[in-house]
Amino acid sequence: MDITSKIAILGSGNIGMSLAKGLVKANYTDAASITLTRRNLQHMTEQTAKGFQVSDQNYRAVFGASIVIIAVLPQQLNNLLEEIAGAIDPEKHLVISVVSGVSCQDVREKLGNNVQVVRAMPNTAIAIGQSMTCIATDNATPENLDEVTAMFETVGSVVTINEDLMTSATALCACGIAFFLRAIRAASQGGVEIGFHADEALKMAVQTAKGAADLLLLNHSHPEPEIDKVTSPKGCTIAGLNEMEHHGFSSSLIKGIKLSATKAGGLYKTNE
Ligand SMILES: NC(=O)C1=CN([C@@H]2O[C@H](COP(=O)(O)OP(=O)(O)OC[C@H]3O[C@@H](n4cnc5c(N)ncnc54)[C@H](O)[C@@H]3O)[C@@H](O)[C@H]2O)C=CC1
Ligand SMILES: O=C(O)[C@@H]1CCC=N1
Repeated sequence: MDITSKIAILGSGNIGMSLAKGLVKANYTDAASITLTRRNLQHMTEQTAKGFQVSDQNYRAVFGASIVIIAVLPQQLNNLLEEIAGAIDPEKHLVISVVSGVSCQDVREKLGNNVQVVRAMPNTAIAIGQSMTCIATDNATPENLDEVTAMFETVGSVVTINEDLMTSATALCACGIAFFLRAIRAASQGGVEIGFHADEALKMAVQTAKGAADLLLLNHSHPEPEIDKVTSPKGCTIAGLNEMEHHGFSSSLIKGIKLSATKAGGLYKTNE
């Protein structure tokens, strides 16, 4: 595999499309080198206009590609794998699956034991080059793993993890986008209660959240020392923060992440 490889993204919904847009935006490849498949092509006019190849024929898309990215829902996976199994050539294809709760071995059981499979867990910020993507494999060559890392690094940060931790990565990073977005919405709603119009409250909450994340990223620091800098003695920050903790702020995030991880682990098996 190399960066001139043709890519087939099978299942062009939220994450498949975000990935395609992100790869083109980052100049990893051009739109014409990516084939996007979907069962109903009526929804794909915008993608065609942007120069992507679009198709409702997974088998053909696989045939013309060397990198095959599977991005359907867990409950849609078995039908797709049955459809493409005959087109997969272990010598030619590298399969990347972003499907939650599905192991590399699960994919190989349907596609053949010699097929190299890498599991990747990006998040929707991949569309703007800001994904946190976790990757794992149990049989891909180091060279192919390096190429997958390089590919996802063009659209955000990458951490290679043990496959056992993939469902945890799903909860913390992929679902995590929604958790932080909800936190921002809640902050902006608080802002409206204390006097701001909704649009300005949202702008203030978003920039404040971005500033908090960048403090950690750029200073390589831990949240608590940064929090200590905000909480003046007898001040208003510690009063608000402790009130939130009395209502379970940290606890609810931790419990939600644990539940999401448990749920992610069962998404495929409960649908088989
Ligand atoms: N949405 C997210 O933030 C993330 C999702 N994932 C995983 O990515 C996968 C896709 O998730 P979403 O994009 O959110 O779902 P989605 O429902 O938006 O997209 C799935 C797409 O696959 C298409 N599809 C279904 N069967 C097909 C077939 N046989 N051939 C071609 N296309 C087919 C559907 O029409 C749909 O457009 C899931 O397994 C999910 O767990 C992983 C990381 C993040
Ligand atoms: O909610 C879900 O099941 C998918 C997996 C990670 C993000 N969205």
